Amino acid sequence: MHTQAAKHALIEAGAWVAQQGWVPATGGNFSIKTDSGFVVTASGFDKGKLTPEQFLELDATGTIVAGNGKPSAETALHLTLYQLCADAGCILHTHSVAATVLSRFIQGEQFQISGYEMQKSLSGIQSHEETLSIAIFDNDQDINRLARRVAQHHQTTPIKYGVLIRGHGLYAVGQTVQETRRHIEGLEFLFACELERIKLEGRQ
Ligand SMILES: CSCCC(=O)C(=O)COP(=O)(O)O
Ligand SMILES: [Zn+2]
Repeated sequence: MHTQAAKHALIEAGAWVAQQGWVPATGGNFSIKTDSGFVVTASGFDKGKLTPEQFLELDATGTIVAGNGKPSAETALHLTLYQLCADAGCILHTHSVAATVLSRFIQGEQFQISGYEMQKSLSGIQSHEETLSIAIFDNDQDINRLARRVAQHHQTTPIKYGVLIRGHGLYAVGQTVQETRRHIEGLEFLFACELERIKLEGRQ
């Protein structure tokens, strides 16, 4: 995708994500792959009210080639996910209450669910009987170290749809901005269902 079109698609995605309440208080960051690398949000801005000046352009190695200010503090995770997932074209990172709470409540390293029709909102899932797994990584203020753990995990269990960072949020991945938005919306629906179920049943 061309750089200017990528910025506009991310501005629109940011407004939508903010409307859902999934990027409070400057949380979250977004990127889209371009012909020469990727475009990522600058650090510290309200992701629901982005302007074209609040993006940086990086090459495929993560070197800044255009733009002002600091790239997202979590740029290394975007870069690593693009390097790992050849099909990834857009990454949207959100801080929803459901993703934050559920990733803390689940003690294991995977969020696993089955039985929900809405699993089919994720590309490639054909039935509610399939098991959907999203890896959960412990949060780390050292983003390079966190990115290395994600890369290591991907060697044995390829990442599909995204990853959860415990007590932090969701990194959703898709081939296009439309697909990534659908993955976020589908996953958030499933997170909300699981939280409700846990509250009712009182167990995992
Ligand atoms: C206030 S949110 C803490 C940082 C964070 O997790 C995030 O997603 C936003 O960081 P950025 O540098 O991309 O603005
Ligand atoms: Zn974050």
